[in-house]
Parts: sequence; structure tokens; C-alpha cells
Amino acid sequence: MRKKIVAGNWKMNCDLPQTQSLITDLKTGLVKEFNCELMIAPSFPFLYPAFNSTLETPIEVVAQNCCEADKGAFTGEVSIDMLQSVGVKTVIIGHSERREIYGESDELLNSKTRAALDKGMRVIFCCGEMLEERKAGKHVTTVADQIKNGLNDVSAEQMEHVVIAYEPVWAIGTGETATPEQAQDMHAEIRKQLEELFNNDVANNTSILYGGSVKPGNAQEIFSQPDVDGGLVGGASLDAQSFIEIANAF
Ligand SMILES: O=C(CO)COP(=O)(O)O
Repeated sequence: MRKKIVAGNWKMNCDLPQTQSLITDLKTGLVKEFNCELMIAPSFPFLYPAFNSTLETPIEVVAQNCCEADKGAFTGEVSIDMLQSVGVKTVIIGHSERREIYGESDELLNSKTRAALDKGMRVIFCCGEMLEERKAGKHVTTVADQIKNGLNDVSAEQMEHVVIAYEPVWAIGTGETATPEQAQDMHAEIRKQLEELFNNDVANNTSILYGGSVKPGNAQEIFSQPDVDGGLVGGASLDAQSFIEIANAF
């Protein structure tokens, strides 16, 4: 079933006191029912305290990354079992910062995605083109390749646990948002691609989020596009009021 989701990717921001105070502010601000699922993704060390502080609230705590391997000699990595042991049920995979800064390849991201799905996790799979790719008119094929490679060997049944996040790299942290039409066009292309790779049900039922400078002032227009099911929000999710206003945009 296609769900509306607003997820805050806190990236490498917020130490423990800041994490706790942001969650307190969110809880204080969540005075009414929302028409969407709410997620926050703090850094690894704060997942467990965040999980505990959000029990009995509509907020789900999700991870920003995971290791594709089960356990063992992988210094600095965090396994899916470890995440699950602290209450995490959803993981973001393939964020452009992981792809670009840490060189995570389509193959690695596919391994992570399959490992997470095999363990029963939900995956927010990120895709998005660079500015040069858009300028060269290659944005649709770039994103289609990321999806085809990243979701290789994922079954149609497993796609029930996959959310796609389209984040054009040129719109991340730049203040420059894709226009609602640009977001809608790409989301429609992604659905076409899901239909080709899987089937019509998967295409219709997969939630596709937009990410890239989503703010209270532009969320409503973006979320009102027929193929946009919510947002993956960076900067604006670090302020409780902004995040709540974005969630209210549905
Ligand atoms: O990368 C993003 C979310 O994952 C988007 O970040 P900004 O909302 O800060 O542009």
C-alpha cells in the first residue's frame, strides 16, 4: 500500500543533548494526528535513546546506513542485526552523500538493500542525478540505472518494504528545489521503471519521496503532485517547528 511519509534525515548533526531536545520539541509539537508517517534518522549512537524517547509516539526512528555483512571483522560498520536490536525497522540506503563521498557503488547498495530486506527491514532507497547529468539530459537514464542496479534481485513481494527517495543532488542542501513539475516528471518515470522491473502493482503501491531543500514554504506544492508521496528532509528537519509544518503539508 502506498503510504504518505515525511522523514527527517538528520545526517551528521546533533549530539546526544541536541538529539534529546529535538525529540522533546517534536513531541511537544505533535499535538494532532498527521496524515502521514513520520520518521527521524539520527546518527548511530543516538538511535537507541531516540527509540526509547519516541515509544508511544507516531515517530519512527530509522537508520541512515547499514553494513551489508552480517557480523565480524568490519571495523566501523553497523550491522542490520545491531540496528534491529535497538528497535530500528527502517534504513536509508544509497543516499547521494554515501554514493559520492564514500564511493558506495550500485553493487554495494544492492547488497545492502537485499541484506536489509532479507532480514525484514524496510528500506528507503535513494536515487538522484548530478547537475551535469541533468544538464546533459541524462537524468532519467541515470536514475533508471540506479534503480535497476540497486534493486537487482529484489522480488516484487519484497518491494512492499521498499520506499524510493528521489533526491536530485543539485537540490540537496543548496536551497534550490526541483520544481514541482520536475519532481512529478521524475516520480512518474520511476513508476514506469518499477512497472518494467516488477509489475503494475509495485509501480502503483511503492511510495516515492522527494528530497532536496524541502521546506515549510514549498512542501505543500511538491507533495500535491500525484506521484509524490512525501519527503526526505535534511536541513529543515533539524528544526522541530519546520519539520512539523512540512508534515502538516499533507
Ligand atoms: O539530502 C537530503 C535528505 O536526505 C536533503 O537535504 P536538504 O533538505 O538539506 O536539502
